[in-house]
Amino acid sequence: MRIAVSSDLDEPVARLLVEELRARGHEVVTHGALRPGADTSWAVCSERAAREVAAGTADQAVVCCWTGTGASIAANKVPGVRAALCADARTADGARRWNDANVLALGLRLTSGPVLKEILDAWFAGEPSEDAEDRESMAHVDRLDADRGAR
Ligand SMILES: O=C(CO)[C@H](O)[C@H](O)COP(=O)(O)O
Repeated sequence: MRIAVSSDLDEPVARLLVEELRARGHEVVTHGALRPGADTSWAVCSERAAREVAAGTADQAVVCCWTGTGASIAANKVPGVRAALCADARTADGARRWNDANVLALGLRLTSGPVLKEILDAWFAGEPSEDAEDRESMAHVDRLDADRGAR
């Protein structure tokens, strides 16, 4: 997949994220502090990565900032983007399964290297659920997007 990655901070875990995505065979497009000379404001670089998903120039995005909150807020302003702030693998699995999340938001402060890998494992293994019990959750996702003209 082609993954847009943004971070306002040039932190070791953000660099590990890029390495890890490449090692998993993804094409990575960087924004913010991960791209020399780019705007490093968390609002700007997160939105730029999210816009790639909305425009279809990236399949998914991972947006990072120190807390993860600003990055997720900025990404979620983009119509068609469903960004989920995940601090653990179970949450990442649920975000894909029940929310059809297309942008993963991470807080650099609390995400260790091992936890990052667990989150990525769950995120990329997860698919929007087809289970009857989960359909209600997916219907809410459709309604959210439809209300914003994104579906
Ligand atoms: O977590 C964040 C936003 O949610 C930022 O990474 C944190 O606030 C640092 O930003 P700045 O360097 O602009 O002060």
